Amino acid sequence: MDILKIDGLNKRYGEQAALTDVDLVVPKGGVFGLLGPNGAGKTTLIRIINQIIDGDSGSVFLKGEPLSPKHIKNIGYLPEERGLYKRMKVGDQLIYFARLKGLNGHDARTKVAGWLKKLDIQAWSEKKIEDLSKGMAQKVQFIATVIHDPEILILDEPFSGFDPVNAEVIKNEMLELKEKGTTVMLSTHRMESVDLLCDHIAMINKSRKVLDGPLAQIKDQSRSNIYKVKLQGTDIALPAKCHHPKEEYGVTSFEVTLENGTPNDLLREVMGLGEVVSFEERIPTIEEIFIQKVKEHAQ
Ligand SMILES: Nc1ncnc2c1ncn2[C@@H]1O[C@H](COP(=O)(O)OP(=O)(O)OP(=O)(O)O)[C@@H](O)[C@H]1O
Repeated sequence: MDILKIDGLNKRYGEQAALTDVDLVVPKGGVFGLLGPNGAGKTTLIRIINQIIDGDSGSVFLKGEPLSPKHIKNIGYLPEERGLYKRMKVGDQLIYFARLKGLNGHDARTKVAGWLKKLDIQAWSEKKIEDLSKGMAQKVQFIATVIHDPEILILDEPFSGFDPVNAEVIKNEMLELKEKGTTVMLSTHRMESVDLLCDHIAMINKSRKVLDGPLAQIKDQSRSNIYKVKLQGTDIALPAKCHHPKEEYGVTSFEVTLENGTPNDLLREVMGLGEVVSFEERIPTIEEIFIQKVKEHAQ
């Protein structure tokens, strides 16, 4: 089932289009990447889903129902601009947010204690936010976002501001929630950071969706049929169809396009040139696919 469906959404800020005729379907479960460069319209879309702002026209449905204030409790939202009360203690603040999302006092305290323990930050409970580093405060904000077990978790640039170790911690928590059935929607302009994380993606450029679908399918459709080959030894006579040859540390590497036949045929051909060290298809990155799509749209 689809957890979120967006039909013909438009939003302008004066002359500036932020969203133009955007249709989107977010399937239940999995990680959905909302990708696009700065200013593409991602935050605008997320703010509309969170009912912080309204679209000019178009519709948003959550679990088949037109989006309404009652759906706020179904959503956990980690905004790019983090919003915590600087003077309040971590523990009190998390309990406050949990109560706001409808948990009773007992459940709120139990949940907060559980998350502080899980992320190994019980010692921060009595600290004020203003005494935490940016990364520490972001961990607290992450807990505030997931404390009410939302069905859909929306994360805007979730890894910015974290060091690599803490980014990994948040990533693993996110994947654990996904395993439990939470739908995760994450927005980023750093496409390389989510290449291996997303099950579905939508790419937005200059307010318009340029591509969406299951990532595996998109990658499959974008296959280049170019293979990267490494052969043991140097001074190997390569046929003209081998591109970008390079010799390094006694190994010759090059790229070759599969024009007809199968990868097996190509491998056999390459084996005739020398001792094969490696042979792999050059899979385009999300960023390369995005650039390709933007070019196609421009034409
Ligand atoms: N409050 C606002 N007033 C005027 N223009 C706005 C406002 N918010 C966004 N915009 C414009 O709308 C467009 C989309 O902005 P949006 O913040 O949604 O992009 P984004 O994809 O989230 O970018 P980023 O990756 O930089 O966060 C941009 O051209 C932006 O300048």
